[in-house]
Amino acid sequence: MTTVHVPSQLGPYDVHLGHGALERLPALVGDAGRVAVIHPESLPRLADEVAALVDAPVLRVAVPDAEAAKTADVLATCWSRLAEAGFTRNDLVVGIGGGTTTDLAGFVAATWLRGVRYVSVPTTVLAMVDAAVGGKTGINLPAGKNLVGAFYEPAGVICDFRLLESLPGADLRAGFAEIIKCGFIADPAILDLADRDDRLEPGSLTFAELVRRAVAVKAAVVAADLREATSSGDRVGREALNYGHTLGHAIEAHAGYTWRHGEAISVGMAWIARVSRSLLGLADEVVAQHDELLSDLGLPLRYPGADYASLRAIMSLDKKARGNTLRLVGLRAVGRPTIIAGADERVLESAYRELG
Ligand SMILES: NC(=O)c1ccc[n+]([C@@H]2O[C@H](COP(=O)([O-])OP(=O)(O)OC[C@H]3O[C@@H](n4cnc5c(N)ncnc54)[C@H](O)[C@@H]3O)[C@@H](O)[C@H]2O)c1
Ligand SMILES: O=C(O)C(=O)C[C@@H](O)[C@H](O)[C@H](O)COP(=O)(O)O
Ligand SMILES: [Zn+2]
Repeated sequence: MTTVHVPSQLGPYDVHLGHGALERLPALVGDAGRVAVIHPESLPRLADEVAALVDAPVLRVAVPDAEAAKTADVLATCWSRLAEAGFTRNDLVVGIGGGTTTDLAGFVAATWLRGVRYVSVPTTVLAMVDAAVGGKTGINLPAGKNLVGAFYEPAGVICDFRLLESLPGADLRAGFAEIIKCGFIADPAILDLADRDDRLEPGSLTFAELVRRAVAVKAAVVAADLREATSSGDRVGREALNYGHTLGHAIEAHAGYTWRHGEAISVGMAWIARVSRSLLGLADEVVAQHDELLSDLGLPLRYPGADYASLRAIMSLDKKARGNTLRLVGLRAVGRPTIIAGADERVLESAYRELG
């Protein structure tokens, strides 16, 4: 097992990685009076796993699967369950599931009594390498992705690779979009590892190293800029983690949250790589490397569901926008993200058309 330390401004914590990491849970639960376990309704055995490990009484809160969990109605239902149970400040919330569950559960913990202790137990690759780490919590609105939320850090994160055994292949692959993102913005070694034959096997050393490196990228970025201060030019803080997300989030909203996050982000990265080639001189080989790595993983490079104008309208609500100025995270070269502000709209549309 490995540990990545996150020296967060809101309180440091560890991300425990590897087969059997769930054994760390009792220590993180500590002397909590009760434990609310928020889990997808399709995965009740996850709540069983937690209940079997903790001494405290457990309140199980089943929430809808995938993005259907990240709504104001589901959030209000979670608050009602805690109210009925008389949940107090010495109680603890555990979010166990994919990124949708950990985003919701983290927001429940952030808002209940203005904040109770939270432990995150991600059960998808995507949530292990990204969603469960770094303190972004929240829900979607029909108008856009993650439009309501809070920065709220967990007391600890447990990434037990054993829990990935039941994860469908498409969800496993979708998580690799965020790993590849970390490779392009910060750690080129990830791009080499992601080319190996055993990359998708949770029992392999390659997989373990990919996850550790992606978590380390995220930990370093959020330690330096937890609240995502506005970046400018080549000085890019947390906004770098949004590489591929401006178009990706628009696709998710346009598709009514029926697309996997990682798949939408894959299209978003293929697009921004082309924009970066036009505006920042990103090398052709790096654009091709995006296409090859993502398509070899079975991830999409285009979204057939919309014309560019519909997606552009949704992108105006992106959190990086300032007033009417769209701001994008582009790439000058591998490991060199930069902010593109107020780009020529013809370049953006032409890059989208190029995807086909
Ligand atoms: N907070 C952040 O910093 C951050 C970062 C990246 C992504 N996100 C968010 O994360 C979400 C995407 O997360 P995701 O890709 O994990 O999606 P998800 O939570 O929808 O999980 C994908 C699917 O896998 C199922 N599943 C989860 N664990 C399983 C297991 N062990 N066995 C079998 N099935 C399992 C889920 O029920 C779901 O159907 C998006 O909402 C995205 O916005 C947040
Ligand atoms: O942690 C971050 O910061 C990220 O941008 C990570 C993204 O992968 C993630 O999808 C995040 O939820 C996007 O945040 P948002 O602020 O653009 O909604
Ligand atoms: Zn993401």
